[in-house]
Amino acid sequence: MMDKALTISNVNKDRGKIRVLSDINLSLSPGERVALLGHNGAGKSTLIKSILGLTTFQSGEILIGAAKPGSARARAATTFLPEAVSFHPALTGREQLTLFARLAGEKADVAGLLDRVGLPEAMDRRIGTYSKGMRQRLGLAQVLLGKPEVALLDEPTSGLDPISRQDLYAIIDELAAQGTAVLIASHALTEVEARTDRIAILRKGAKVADDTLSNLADQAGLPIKLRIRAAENPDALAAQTGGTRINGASVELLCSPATKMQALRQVTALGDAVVDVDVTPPRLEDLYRHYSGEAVQ
Ligand SMILES: Nc1ncnc2c1ncn2[C@@H]1O[C@H](COP(=O)(O)OP(=O)(O)OP(=O)(O)O)[C@@H](O)[C@H]1O
Repeated sequence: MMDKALTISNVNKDRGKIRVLSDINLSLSPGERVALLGHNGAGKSTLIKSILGLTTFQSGEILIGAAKPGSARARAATTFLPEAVSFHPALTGREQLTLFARLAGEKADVAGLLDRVGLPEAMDRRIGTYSKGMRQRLGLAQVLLGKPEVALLDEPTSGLDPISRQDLYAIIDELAAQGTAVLIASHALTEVEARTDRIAILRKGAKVADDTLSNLADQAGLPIKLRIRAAENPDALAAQTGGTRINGASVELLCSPATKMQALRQVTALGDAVVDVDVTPPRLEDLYRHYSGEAVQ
């Protein structure tokens, strides 16, 4: 058995005179959930298309297990959910999924899958009558057909309501638990922060980060924020602690992981002058700003 479900090695791709993927290395183990982040135009979709064999690249290698992109073996092992899924509007959800299952040579429990993605009542309605979120759910049912080794999801939660987003990540967790490697291209930082194992960031076609959230935070050396609420006088508290008053009641102090406990002791020593304290480690949004080197769009 291959130990990597997906291996991308030194991939370069040019579009005309522009290098849109530059020496990309990225690998996913079975069951790993990896977020692929980057500004508009950073190269996320191009990388996904390269993995799918829908576009060629100048140099480097991509392997799905041991198979080349676009080969019958790679196509059987890979599933893809595009950002804007489109289906035949005249078919019902059940008919469309049955058709996909036949094409894939799968004996699938179509009704069970549609139930799983929250379309039990709509499965016998024409897809033309579905909302965007319902079409996205149907796309997910397609992703769940068979047992893909690699799932590529491009902005999977766009157009979904908050509960549907939770459902989607629960399904992604199930896919990962059955051994599927899941690559999720997304701009939804808060979601992927909580629901992926590793974060890869592209910037202008180059990979600028690829690690767990906590390792990226350590490497970036970004400060931890202590937000303390004053009992009465936030200005006095700011002067005493060297912090910055951020609203009518609270003061913010910055510290490093190494000085966090010392800072907390300093706050505790202030006694009744402080009524509350929140400790906030760097969030993915802060790390994203740091690694992508530009303001978040
Ligand atoms: N069909 C195309 N022809 C020419 N250039 C293209 C084409 N598709 C993408 N590009 C260029 O390739 C670069 C990478 O685009 P890509 O769509 O991969 O970015 P992305 O990270 O997926 O962006 P977004 O977040 O907006 O979806 C951009 O400079 C884009 O203009």
